[in-house]
Amino acid sequence: MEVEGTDWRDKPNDYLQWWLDTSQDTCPILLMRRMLSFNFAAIHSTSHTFAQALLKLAENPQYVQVLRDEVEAVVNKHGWTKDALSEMRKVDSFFKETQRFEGISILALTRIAMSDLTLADGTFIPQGTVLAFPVHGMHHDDAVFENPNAFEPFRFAETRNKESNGSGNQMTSLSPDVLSFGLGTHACPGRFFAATVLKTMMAHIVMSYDVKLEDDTCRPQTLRVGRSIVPNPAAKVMFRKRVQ
Ligand code: HEM
Repeated sequence: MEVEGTDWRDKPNDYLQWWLDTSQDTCPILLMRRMLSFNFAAIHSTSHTFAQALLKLAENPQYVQVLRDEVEAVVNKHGWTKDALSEMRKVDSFFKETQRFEGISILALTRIAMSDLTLADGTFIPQGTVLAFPVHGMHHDDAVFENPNAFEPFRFAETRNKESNGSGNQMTSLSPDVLSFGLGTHACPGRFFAATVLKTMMAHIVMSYDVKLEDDTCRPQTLRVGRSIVPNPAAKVMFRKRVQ
């Protein structure tokens, strides 16, 4: 940038370049820390969510054709476009339900009380207290979800079909009931990108392959590592090129 100024041919359009363009402080150590924390937020979250959804699909191969029918219909209408992805309500719901059923963490919305706080019910929270929401438990609360311990991949699509604008229950919508992407000011800013990547990958897979668990085995149990929920790395999914 010292040589080329603010614009040049083949200038990268990426996160590092945004920082270089907008930040006063271009110290390499600071930039490296920002890149690493951003990578940490973006990569395992997306890959774990995809692995969980793929395992759910392999465990329930009867849903492959349902998803394929939807993808085929919207891609015939819109091509492989953003509009097509927006209309993939079942694919979207499949991920939202995967996140509800087996998210990436048992806790979320970790916050520190910046000052003493008394809640409406009288609970006193001293300054400096670390707080978090037990999202996994909340996502399995039968006061909020019907049949919460069943994986019902199209439950959010069905709810959306009953809504007037159909947007309240899409994967990227935030609500106190589904906290997979957090809530409030610090809710995940990468969720739209993540949803686009995840839905595109799933759409490609169902259009190209049949999937099932290895030799009809049971899926190895999901792991708990501290507060994290981790897809079991021993799980294997078999792919067979789709017969047209
Ligand atoms: C399925 C994938 C993802 C999941 C489940 C996820 C989940 C979350 C959650 C739960 C939070 C905390 C929200 C809160 O405390 O209220 C968060 C924050 C964040 N996520 Fe994501 N995330 C995903 C993908 C991504 C991607 C792809 C990016 C970047 C491209 C990203 C960037 C961030 C950043 C920068 C924050 C911090 C926001 C802040 O503190 O203001 N995430 N994410």
